[in-house]
Amino acid sequence: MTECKPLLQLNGVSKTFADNTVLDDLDLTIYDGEFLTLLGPSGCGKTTVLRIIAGFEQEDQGQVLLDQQNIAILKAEHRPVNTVFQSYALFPHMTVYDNIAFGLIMHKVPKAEIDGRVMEALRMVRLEDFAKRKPHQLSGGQQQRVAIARAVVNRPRLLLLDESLSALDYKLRQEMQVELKRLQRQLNITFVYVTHDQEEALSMSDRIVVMHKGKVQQIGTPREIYETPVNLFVARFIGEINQFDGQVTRRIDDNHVEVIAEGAEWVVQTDYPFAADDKVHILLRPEDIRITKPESDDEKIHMDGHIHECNYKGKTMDSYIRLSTGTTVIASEFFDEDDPDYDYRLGQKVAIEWFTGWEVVLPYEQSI
Ligand SMILES: Nc1ncnc2c1ncn2[C@@H]1O[C@H](COP(=O)(O)OP(=O)(O)OP(=O)(O)O)[C@@H](O)[C@H]1O
Repeated sequence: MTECKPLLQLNGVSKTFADNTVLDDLDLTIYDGEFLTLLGPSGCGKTTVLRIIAGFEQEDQGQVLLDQQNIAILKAEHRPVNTVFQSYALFPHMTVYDNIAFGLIMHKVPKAEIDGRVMEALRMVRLEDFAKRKPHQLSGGQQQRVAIARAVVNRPRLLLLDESLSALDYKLRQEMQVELKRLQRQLNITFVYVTHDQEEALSMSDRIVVMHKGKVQQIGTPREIYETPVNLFVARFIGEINQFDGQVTRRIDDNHVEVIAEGAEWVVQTDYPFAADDKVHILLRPEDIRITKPESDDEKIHMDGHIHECNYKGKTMDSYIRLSTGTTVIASEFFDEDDPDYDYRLGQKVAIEWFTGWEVVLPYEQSI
């Protein structure tokens, strides 16, 4: 992301279909040149946001501003926005070249300019040698690149991509994630990408907007979203997480509180102004937990249990530890076959530990 100038703003946007409130007073600023991802479970309203930005759907309340100007009256075809759909929607009877040229012809771009722009778009998506092919003669990934070329050739200010990689197989999807990010940087066009795949969001985005039930839950960089989720929904939606419920016994200083959880006293780090008796959730990522021998170590929080299940994941070994309190904890460690300690046996007595400060402490939520 090169600069932080707002390109598009949604201010208090709401949308209801029949009696189903799909977007609820949504605020969102999209900055010029950024790769922004809307992430959330199916039905949370991601596509509706895209459709309102593109002008295919009208908001019931709120405003959509482009360069600070309300664009409610601008029809879809007059907005500087292009959309790449999951289905690609290429014209099957036209060549790749003609598919890409189509938008330019529709926009009455001078003939002399069209060839140069189509070839430039083809080069960008590395399909120069495929100009004469029809869509059915291309792989899924190549068709996806044609769809992107067809969108970027119009030089939109904003490119909307709706689950554009979800039809591809895992390997191709990973390759295309790298390609898309490269293209976005090269073109310096603002991308708004919709997905329900958290890995995809983490690897491609400058910022992620986590949505749930028509509301924004958190906006932040992938690292912020992963390491400091603001609520249980975000914490659970992005990756795996261990959750302990506890109660504050006293505040130690501005950044630390003492908590009773799992029948033990813990000192946890938090900036949140918790007071004595507040109920809290303490969250830890599996990779922040270490499995050790059942001996205590003063620097770290330490709990005893036994290995309940082990899942070999190639790069990591994911172990499920049943604590003596009955709670199950998942720990993910890099697999090192030369290290004899990795050969945990089911039922083996172990302890888990982590450093104070690695945990996220959130206010207790009644129902989630
Ligand atoms: N034109 C419509 N008429 C009625 N309901 C609609 C319409 N468009 C969307 N919805 C409903 O709005 C809700 C949100 O849909 P939307 O497509 O925005 O979600 P999404 O987060 O993109 O989901 P997915 O990941 O499954 O595509 C869903 O319950 C959907 O059924």
